Amino acid sequence: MASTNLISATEEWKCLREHVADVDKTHLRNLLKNEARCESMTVEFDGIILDYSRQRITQETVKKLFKLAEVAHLKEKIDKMYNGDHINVTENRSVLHIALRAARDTIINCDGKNVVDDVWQVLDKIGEFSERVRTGAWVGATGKSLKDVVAVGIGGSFLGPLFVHSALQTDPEAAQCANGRQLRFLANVDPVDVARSINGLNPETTLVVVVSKTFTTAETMLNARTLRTWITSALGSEAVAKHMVAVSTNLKLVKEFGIDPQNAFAFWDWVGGRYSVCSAVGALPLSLQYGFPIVSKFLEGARSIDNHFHTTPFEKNIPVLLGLLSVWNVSFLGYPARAILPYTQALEKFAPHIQQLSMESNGKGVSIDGVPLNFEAGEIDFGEPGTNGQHSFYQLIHQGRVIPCDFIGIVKSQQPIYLQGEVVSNHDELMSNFFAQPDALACGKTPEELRNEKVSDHLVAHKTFSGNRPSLSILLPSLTAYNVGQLLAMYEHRIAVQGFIWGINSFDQWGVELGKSLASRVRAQLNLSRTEGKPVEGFNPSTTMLIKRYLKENAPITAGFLHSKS
Ligand SMILES: O=P(O)(O)OC[C@H]1O[C@](O)(CO)[C@@H](O)[C@@H]1O
Repeated sequence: MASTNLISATEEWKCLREHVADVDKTHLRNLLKNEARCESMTVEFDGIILDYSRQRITQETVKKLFKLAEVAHLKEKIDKMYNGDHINVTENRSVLHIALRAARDTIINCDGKNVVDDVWQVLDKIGEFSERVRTGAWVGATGKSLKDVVAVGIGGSFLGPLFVHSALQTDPEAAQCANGRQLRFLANVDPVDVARSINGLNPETTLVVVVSKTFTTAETMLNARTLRTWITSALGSEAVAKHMVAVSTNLKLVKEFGIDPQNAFAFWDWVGGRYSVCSAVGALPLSLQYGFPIVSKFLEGARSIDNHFHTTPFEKNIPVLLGLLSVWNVSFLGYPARAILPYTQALEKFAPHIQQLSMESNGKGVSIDGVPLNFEAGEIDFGEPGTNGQHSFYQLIHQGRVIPCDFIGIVKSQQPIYLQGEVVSNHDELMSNFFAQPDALACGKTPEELRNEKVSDHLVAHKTFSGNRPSLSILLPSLTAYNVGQLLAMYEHRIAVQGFIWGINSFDQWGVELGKSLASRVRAQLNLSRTEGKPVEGFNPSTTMLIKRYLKENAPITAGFLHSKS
């Protein structure tokens, strides 16, 4: 297929390319003086405010981006997603994570079947099971209640639930519901992560939730076998029935692993791993920790954004605006990265989740038709909560590389503190930075200003800030389970919008598979070398040298506290 089918071949794309020269003549310092412009670049929905006036855009840019959306058939693509069309064409699947949080009476058909019924069947099962565990009606092999949960999973079967869990840990309502319970995650196949995840836990009071869409992921399965051994060596093999449950689309493999299918929580191939936090992948561990009513609120928040995204005109549609602005920054202004900067520690795991969501979705080199892209798609996502980031990598953002930033602030802190005699409350102190940093980036500091401030001549160049560095600000009213759901859905849809405009498939991940198959070859080699003394062969000289060195120096295979394997 010819590259003329690419979005970059359209007049609308070319027009935006030419428009960059107009924008280059502007400076955010001046653009921000225009009240009408600022007002037109603020959107409010369901308590959330998006202010994108600090993007390097004019009102003309926004119009041109809407034209690009039109020629990219954005509206039709969104509708196809909501209608259950097989928009993940390389895997021939629907993309229906919106069905995971649909209201019980909604009808969303996938291949002629209303999937919302299936969704609620599993949600009801989660509600019932988690209630039994939480109330002590479900007990472990020795009759004790299970107050601790270790969720074993990696990638999408880990990062989303971890983000939501860490966001809710300090929410007063959720924290009260979690009283006395612990939720931990085991993702890395590193035995160090195993040791950390079970440190201080008693198998008698621990429930292990194995979370894997495929139930074949090497890291997860080895970790699941490791924790199964931890449980059975302490409590006997019968204990698996009481101490291990699973979340998967592959119920056959769950059974073969030894987990009772009654204790398996299903989801479906129309849920992508990185979009699965609202399925049993997140709903089960979170419900065990916080109770199902909190999970319901989280799903409701996501649903509110799902409806907004589906029905709101683009001018006021937050995920659409966010997606279009990202396309502008990446493809036209040439900024390869995006910093995610939440001004609350509760969102410390948000950027890691978005890293997978965005980079696995949009890190693609061909269009949905298999045509090599002649432009860059995707971006590098990273971030840290403010103000920790400020004391770390912000220097580069202020005076080094230009990195568009997402500032995420919360109006009402989950844990307000005010010390008598202080100028402001602790949250106001934090939020002072949230409001100040975007202006520092946008406006910078000129040599004239510095001279007026009597800065000595030899320091003027060092203290000059060019400014004109784009950011956007998102203000959430609070950070309850509902708001966490809103934030999640906002970013999920933004990333889909980017992919829809770029004309790529944001829902497959073929790149990840190559690393997996190479690791299998190394695994076989390590086994043969350790058990039969076979020489290392079939690798390039560098890898051969490293493996040989590793085999020579590493501890013997029998080291460690667990020996059994099945
Ligand atoms: O849930 P599974 O099947 O164990 O897969 C885990 C993760 O592996 C990937 O396939 C690749 O990292 C992700 O997309 C997925 O979330």
